[in-house]
Amino acid sequence: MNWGAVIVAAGRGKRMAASDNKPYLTIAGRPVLAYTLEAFERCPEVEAIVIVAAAGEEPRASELVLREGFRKVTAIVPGGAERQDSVAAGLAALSTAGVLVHDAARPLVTPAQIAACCEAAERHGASALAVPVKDTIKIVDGEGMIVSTPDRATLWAVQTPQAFRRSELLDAHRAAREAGTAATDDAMLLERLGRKVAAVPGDYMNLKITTPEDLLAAELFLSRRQEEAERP
Ligand SMILES: Nc1ccn([C@@H]2O[C@H](COP(=O)(O)OP(=O)(O)OP(=O)(O)O)[C@@H](O)[C@H]2O)c(=O)n1
Ligand SMILES: C[C@](O)(CO)[C@H](O)COP(=O)(O)O
Repeated sequence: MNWGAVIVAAGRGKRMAASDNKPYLTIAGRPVLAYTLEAFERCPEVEAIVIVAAAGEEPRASELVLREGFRKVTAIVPGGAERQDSVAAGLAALSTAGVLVHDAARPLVTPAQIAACCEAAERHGASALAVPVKDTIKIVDGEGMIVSTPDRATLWAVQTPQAFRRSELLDAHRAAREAGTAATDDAMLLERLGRKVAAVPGDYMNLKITTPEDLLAAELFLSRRQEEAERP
């Protein structure tokens, strides 16, 4: 199957509360979006990349692509109000049989993890990178009182990339639109249709830059990775 990637970068970064939008915040002087795109550029399975930018930020994304010399980006399209709308906009601009959906805000993803998602989706139909949760998770009610404790052995924190057959992801988005339902990730849309999604063991370092301390952690992880790459 040939693979394309939708990189969603059209959020507003409300929880980061920074003066600039998350994809353009820098880690060691380089924008978050540049690290993210580089991983997909370096993954041999990926032949095309669509960037979904916040409306009005398309020129910034385009400048970044030119500056970095990325060659796989085939389109930069405006996103929507919710992440789900932005994924749908990106999907419409890709024609590969397989589609990877990835958050621009996860710059620590590696080419090997992307390839593992492609391989698992080819075997099982769909896949998502995920890690077992390390904390004990509680269900808490509206009054702040703990209601129950799900069995941790069954709980995984899902990440991106998530990999699908394009036709199935299009069907799932159409069904969600018609039903008026929302989802915080794409795997959930397939789960609702009763489709199987394989959990591909990921890495705790593939964090989503959401709040300010995530940027510090990402900087540390990236510098460690750089040191390891330079070690003889
Ligand atoms: N309407 C939206 C909302 C989110 N995203 C993207 O989806 C990814 C994950 O979303 P999140 O981390 O929640 O980003 P924001 O929506 O920017 O953050 P916040 O919820 O704090 O505003 C990010 O790469 C973000 O740019 C998007 O493309 N379009
Ligand atoms: C898709 C996702 O990265 C899975 O962890 C996440 O749900 C997206 O972030 P959001 O904050 O829920 O938009």
